[in-house]
Amino acid sequence: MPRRPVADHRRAVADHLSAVRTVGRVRLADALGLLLAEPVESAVALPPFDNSAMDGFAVRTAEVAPGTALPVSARIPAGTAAAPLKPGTAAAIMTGAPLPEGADAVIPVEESAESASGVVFTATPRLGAFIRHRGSDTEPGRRLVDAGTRLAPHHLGALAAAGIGEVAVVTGPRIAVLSTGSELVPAGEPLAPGQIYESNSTLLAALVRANGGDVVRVDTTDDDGGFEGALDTACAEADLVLTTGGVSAGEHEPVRELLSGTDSSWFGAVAMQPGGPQGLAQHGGTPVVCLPGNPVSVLVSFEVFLRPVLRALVGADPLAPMTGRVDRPVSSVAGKTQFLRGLRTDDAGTVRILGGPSSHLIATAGRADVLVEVDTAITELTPDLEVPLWPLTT
Ligand SMILES: Nc1nc2c(c(=O)[nH]1)N[C@H]1C(S)=C(S)[C@@H](COP(=O)(O)OP(=O)(O)OC[C@H]3O[C@@H](n4cnc5c(N)ncnc54)[C@H](O)[C@@H]3O)O[C@H]1N2
Ligand code: MOO
Repeated sequence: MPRRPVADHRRAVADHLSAVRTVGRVRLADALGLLLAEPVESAVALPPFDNSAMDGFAVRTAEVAPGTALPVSARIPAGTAAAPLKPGTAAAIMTGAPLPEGADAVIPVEESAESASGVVFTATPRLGAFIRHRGSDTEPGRRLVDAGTRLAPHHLGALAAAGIGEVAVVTGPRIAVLSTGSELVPAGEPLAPGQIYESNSTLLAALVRANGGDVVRVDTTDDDGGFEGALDTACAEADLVLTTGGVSAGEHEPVRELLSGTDSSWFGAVAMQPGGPQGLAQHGGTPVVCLPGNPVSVLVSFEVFLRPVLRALVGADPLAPMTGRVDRPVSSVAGKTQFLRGLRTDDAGTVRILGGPSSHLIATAGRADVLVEVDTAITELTPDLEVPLWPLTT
């Protein structure tokens, strides 16, 4: 089978992930900084009732004459229901308290003098003075915040005021990371002959988190059993499962053995290095992306195929494109897009290549700050050629 071009596999991965769930409901108090997935309309009028803007007296303006006392027939604190205003009286009212029916203005306490015989006002109020009308802030059905808004404190304030307790936000898809390999040992244990420290799941989980994904499960299984059970669990818990290892041509390839040949799966070679062997499958209705086991292959595969899709799914901006030039000639393989690891040595984009092309060189990759993309047609990359750089960044 011919090798699949990198661009074709990028599209295939994007298609494979297109149905991955990225909307969830969170409590409003937890929504700060998140992207609103659906517009929110108010279910209520704000204010919900006519109320006083001042501590003072609710009156009928026609009944107010400066110097003449009106009896005080009621005292209305905020948080109570008000009875209608008795004709020929005033009602003491606090800020935010409901305006009694019949009142058409509020006179601030500073413009009054209250005694046992009633309240005398120093001025005649304007009709409607200091009344905050029902619906003057928002009406039922009016849009409060648009979908796509990155929720800031003032948005949360507006939503809380309208009694919204929960919102639909763009959430990182739940992603499970599953590494395979009988040689793998967790950090902290001594290495027996033939064993190496497991690093892919740490690398991949960090890449997922750095790009807005929610890592819900990290697991490692050996090559000779356990993978299917672990995959079942991962697929039940996650919206997307990423596996590493077990996809090439050896005698212990649990990922390929279980998933290739299943409905809509694709396993094959992409024309790139590192990251040649790749697989895409569905298991229990959950998409699975199968990356090769070599750690630098995992890094490159994520950067090239998954980072752009994941960022788009969670509404994050794509990384800004960069270019640069190598500081000395370096050879590349014809027919494969090569991703070398490099370190920028100046602001002009000059890059020193670190280590060789091999995909086991993860310690060397840890000192790099870019991947250097070398096109399939280039066999000798020289400093005069400007090439794409892929930043290795959070
Ligand atoms: N006959 C062939 N052999 C290989 C081919 C091929 O086409 N024909 N492809 C090579 C390439 S390229 C790659 S990449 C690897 C991919 O193989 P697998 O995906 O099956 O990965 P493994 O064999 O399980 O592991 C490869 C390598 O990576 C190390 N590894 C695996 N998992 C981890 C981990 N979680 N943490 C750290 N290191 C890990 C593993 O020890 C191996 O050294 O196949 C080539 N072979
Ligand atoms: O293509 Mo493999 O992923 O080089 O090491």
